[in-house]
Amino acid sequence: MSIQDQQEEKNKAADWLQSVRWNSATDSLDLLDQRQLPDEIVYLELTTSEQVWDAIKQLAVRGAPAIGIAAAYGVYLGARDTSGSLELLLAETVKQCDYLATSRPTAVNLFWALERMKQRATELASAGGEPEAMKQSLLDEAKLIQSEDEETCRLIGVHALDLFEDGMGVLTHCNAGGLATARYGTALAPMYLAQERGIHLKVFADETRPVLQGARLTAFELQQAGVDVTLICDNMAGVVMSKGWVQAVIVGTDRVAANGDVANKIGTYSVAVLAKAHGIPFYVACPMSTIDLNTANGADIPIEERHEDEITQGFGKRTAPKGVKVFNPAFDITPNEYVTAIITEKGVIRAPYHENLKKLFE
Ligand SMILES: CSC[C@H]1O[C@H](OP(=O)(O)O)[C@H](O)[C@@H]1O
Repeated sequence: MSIQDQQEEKNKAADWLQSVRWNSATDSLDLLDQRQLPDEIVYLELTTSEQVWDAIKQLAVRGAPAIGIAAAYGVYLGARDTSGSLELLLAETVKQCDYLATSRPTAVNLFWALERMKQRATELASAGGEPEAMKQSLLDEAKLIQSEDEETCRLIGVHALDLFEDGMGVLTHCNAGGLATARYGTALAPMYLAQERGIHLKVFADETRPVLQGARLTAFELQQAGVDVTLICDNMAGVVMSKGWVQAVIVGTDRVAANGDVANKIGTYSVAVLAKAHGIPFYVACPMSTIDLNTANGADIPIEERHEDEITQGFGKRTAPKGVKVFNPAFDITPNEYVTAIITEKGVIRAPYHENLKKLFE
């Protein structure tokens, strides 16, 4: 059975909540609508790249790796109805990649996945053959990106768990769990592995305003898995640290610059400063596909700004006066000096980051 068929079998038999799964019966993308969590588990059946673009933009699917996986399937959905030569199919595939790249600007996994689909399409077109075979190979590549991410996240969990001890308090921000990836997550991966190995971690999950990925998604995921999780408001991170309840912080990331500066959900920088003030290690967990050596430092990472309604009337309830000025950046930059270590599928990377991140790819 091919890797892709194994992935399909795994998808069908999945005993975990998958953010994205290919449905070969309907030849469409089943995408968990994360906007409905934790109340409802609703899968959207997507058949066009426009639907995938919109799902990424509206945060129906979110989290750097999950965005890349969904976009890779979106490329296939957008190119599969192309008729004519291999050259025409390649041109349409590239066009679909460029279109999906406009959905969100910060998570580098989106661009990494789309670049990989472009490269695969170019290889296939150069190799010749039938256009229909090339389309199937594009779908197979998207499935491979998804199956590889699952193993990558598991390895991140293995390396991260070496940093934690039984009984430790661990604070996390936003959601870098199974819902943000193919499975396991990045920051949450060690928590799942700890659970499997009988290691008790006491997790503090920041609710993560304004879209509440921590409350709606991380608390939900960890509670479902039986992990000891306490939900706190973002402004409580300092007090739980001051009480000695937190021995480590671990977060995900949407892009790591070449010098180790980290873009992550808004509020991460504040948590990193608090952790440093309390002498608490601040770990960042990510796949190598989130490390962007082409971006020199954090100042060069584009930060998405989102609609004011997320702050003034989140979840439909107005909580601020109409017309008030709003600043709603979805991410912030944590300078590398606040980052104790970056945990990847290849192991734990420490400063000097410029040198050690480069070595990772050699
Ligand atoms: C494992 S990537 C998770 C990363 O993505 C989140 O952002 P969003 O929910 O807006 O996609 C957040 O920054 C998480 O750390």
